[in-house]
Amino acid sequence: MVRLAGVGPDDTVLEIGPGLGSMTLGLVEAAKAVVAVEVDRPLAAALPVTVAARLPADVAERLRVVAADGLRVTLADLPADVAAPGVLAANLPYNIAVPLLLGLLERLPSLRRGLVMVQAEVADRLTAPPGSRVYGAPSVKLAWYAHARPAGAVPRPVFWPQPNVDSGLVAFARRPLPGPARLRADVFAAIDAAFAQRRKTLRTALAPWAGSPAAAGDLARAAEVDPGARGETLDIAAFCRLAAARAARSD
Ligand SMILES: C[S@+](CC[C@H](N)C(=O)[O-])C[C@H]1O[C@@H](n2cnc3c(N)ncnc32)[C@H](O)[C@@H]1O
Repeated sequence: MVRLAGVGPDDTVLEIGPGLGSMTLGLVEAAKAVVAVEVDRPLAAALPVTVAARLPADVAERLRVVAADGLRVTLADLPADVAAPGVLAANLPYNIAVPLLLGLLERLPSLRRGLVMVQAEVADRLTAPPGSRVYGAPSVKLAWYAHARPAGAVPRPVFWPQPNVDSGLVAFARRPLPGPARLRADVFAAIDAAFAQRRKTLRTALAPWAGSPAAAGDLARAAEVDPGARGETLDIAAFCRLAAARAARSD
């Protein structure tokens, strides 16, 4: 995974949930610096000891461990003596993988690219294109921040003990925002509304967000979107146009 992430000697890498450090060791060997954020304090305390025992001192010193919750961590929590991380490389805690990834992209603008391992179904969802059966709120919200692509399947037998789910890798590269940053919350609210009733037309599904079915229809037309279409056919640019139309209406 370290090789696949393309981590090199110029990179400061963020690892969330290093656990016992199996991946951290490879990252520390390859990167300029590794910032490992671990919520479990005993694991966080043990990690520098593990790394110091296995790697030469001049390599081990590239590691910084932060005992914190990856769901909340901000730049202010990270060590100031290494560059802000530009690469995320992590086997994400599976139950919180989507909010973790989206939250990190929102709070840490220094992250330019990354490779994360998640449950296979989540990898499919995060990288699905519009119109796909598994395209949903995670796919289109991730598209707000980044281009994402599937980067490989990781079947359960490669792990010991064997988990009861398959895993998948998702590679991402940050892209210019598809709309004004101030509209992000409203774009995401439109996405949540559209996918809360994914089989309904936008006129119906967006009604709670727009105020009424008629208002949803008007906003869709102003955004050059068919009010009779379903949210699952819209890309991130279309959701941005919807939020911009709503903002223009309230101005
Ligand atoms: C599935 S991850 C993988 C562990 C390790 N990176 C590996 O590949 O074997 C589990 C790790 O994430 C940590 N973790 C869980 N939730 C976290 C959070 N919100 N922030 C940071 N670490 C978290 C757990 O304590 C555990 O060490």
